[in-house]
Amino acid sequence: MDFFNLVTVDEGRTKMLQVFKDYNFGTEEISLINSTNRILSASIISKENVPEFNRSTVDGYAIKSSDSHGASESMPTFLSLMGEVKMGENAETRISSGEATYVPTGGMIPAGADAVIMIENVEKLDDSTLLIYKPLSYGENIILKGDDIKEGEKIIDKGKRLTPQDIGVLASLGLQSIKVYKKPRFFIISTGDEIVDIDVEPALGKIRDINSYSLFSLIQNLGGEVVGRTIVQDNFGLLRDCVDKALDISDIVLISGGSSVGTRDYTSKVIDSFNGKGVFVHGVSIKPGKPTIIGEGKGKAIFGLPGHPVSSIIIFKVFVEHFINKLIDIKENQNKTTAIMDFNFPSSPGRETYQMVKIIEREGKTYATPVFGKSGMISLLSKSDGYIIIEPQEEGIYKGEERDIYLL
Ligand SMILES: Nc1nc2c(c(=O)[nH]1)N[C@H]1C(S)=C(S)[C@@H](COP(=O)(O)OP(=O)(O)OC[C@H]3O[C@@H](n4cnc5c(N)ncnc54)[C@H](O)[C@@H]3O)O[C@H]1N2
Ligand code: MOO
Repeated sequence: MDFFNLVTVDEGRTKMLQVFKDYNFGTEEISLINSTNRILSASIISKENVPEFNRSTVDGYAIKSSDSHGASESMPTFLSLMGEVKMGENAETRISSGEATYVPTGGMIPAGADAVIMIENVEKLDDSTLLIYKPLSYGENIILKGDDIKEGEKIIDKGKRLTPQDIGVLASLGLQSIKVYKKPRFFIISTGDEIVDIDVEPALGKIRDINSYSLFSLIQNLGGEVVGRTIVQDNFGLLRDCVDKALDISDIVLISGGSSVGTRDYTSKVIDSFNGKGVFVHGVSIKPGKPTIIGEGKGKAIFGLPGHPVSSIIIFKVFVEHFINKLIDIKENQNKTTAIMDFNFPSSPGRETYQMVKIIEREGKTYATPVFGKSGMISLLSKSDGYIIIEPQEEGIYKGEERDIYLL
C-alpha cells in the first residue's frame, strides 16, 4: 500500500512554480564592496569607456609602428627621443614619424603613436636618440580606449550571481552601489524527539542535529539568509506554533523530518492547518527523498524535507534551489562535468535516482566510481564528489558510458 500520491520531479517543480509564480523577493541597493555572490536585479550598461584613453601595457617607448618596420638586431632604426609621459598625467605631446616618447606601464599613449616598444628592445644612444631593434605591429602593447569596456555595452546581465571578477568590472565603472535581489529569508525547523543540538552530549537513543547545519550551509551557498533555526519535538501544537511564527518572519520555511507517514509525522498536518493551499505535493518519485512535502501556508512556501540527512540535502538541491533559481531568474550554469562510468548500476524503476560518485583520474581519463551508503549516512555525501541522475525510464548505468556528473 502506498501512502503517498507520488509525482515526478518535473511535475513537482512545475506545480511549485505555478503556485508561487507571484513570489517576489524584492530588490535593494547595496554597496559594491558587500555584493559578492549577490544576484544582480538590473543589467549593467556601461556609461563609460574603459579605459577612457589609450594606455600602454608595458614600460617602453610610444612610436608610430610604421617607423619600426624593417628594424632588426643588426639594422636598428634611429628615432628622436621626445621626452616622457608621466604616470597618471595627460600626454600632451604628439608623436610624428621618426619620434618616440617614454611611457610607463599604464601610462597614456600620446596622440600620433600606435604602438609601444619595450625598453628591452631599444637602446638609448644619448638623451635624444633611440635605437629600435624590433619591428612592431599596429596597436602592439596598447589597450585602446574602450577596448576593455565600451560605452553603451551591456556588461553584466540581470540575474547573474556576482563574482570577484564582476565586482572588479563594476569598480572600473565607478559604481559604488548596485541593485540586487534581497536575500531570500529562510527559517529552518528540525523536528524529532531524538534530535539535540550539537552543543549537547546526546544520551543513548538521541542524535545530533545534522540537517539544520547542512541546510544552513546550503542556504548560505545559495545566497539566502537564515532568520531562524530551531529544534522542535514531534508534537503537533509545538510544531504548529513554531511554523506559525516562522511564516511571519521568513519567505521560505524548511521543516526537516516528520515528512513520512508515521504516527508522529506531523509536518503535512501542520501545513494543512493554515489558511491557504496547504500541502500540494506529498511524495516524489525520487531516490532518495520520496516523502518530500511542498505546501503553502499564510502565502509562504513550506518545504517538508525528509529527515535522512542525505535526502534532506538532495531534496534541497532538487526543489529549494530550483525554486530560488527560477523565481529570481538566476542565470547560472549548473556545476557539472562528465566522466566515464566505472561500474554497472541498476536503477530504481519509476524513480529518478541520485547515485553518489567519486571522480578518479586514470591514464589521462576521468572516471566515476560509485559511493554506496544509505541516505541516513551523512558521510556518504562528503565522501562523494557529485552524483549521477538516472532518469525513471532508464534501466541503469552501463560501465563505459560517459555521463554528466553534478558536482556537490
Ligand atoms: N513506512 C514508511 N516509512 C518510511 C518511508 C516510507 O515510504 N514508508 N520512507 C522512508 C524514507 S525514504 C525517509 S527519507 C524517511 C523520512 O522520514 P521523515 O521525514 O518522517 O523523517 P524522520 O522519521 O523524522 O527521520 C528519518 C531519519 O532521519 C533522522 N533525522 C531526522 N532529522 C534529523 C536531523 N535534523 N539531523 C540528523 N538526522 C535526522 C531521524 O533520526 C531518522 O533516523 O522515512 C522513511 N520511512
Ligand atoms: O528515500 Mo528516503 O528519502 O532517504 O531514504
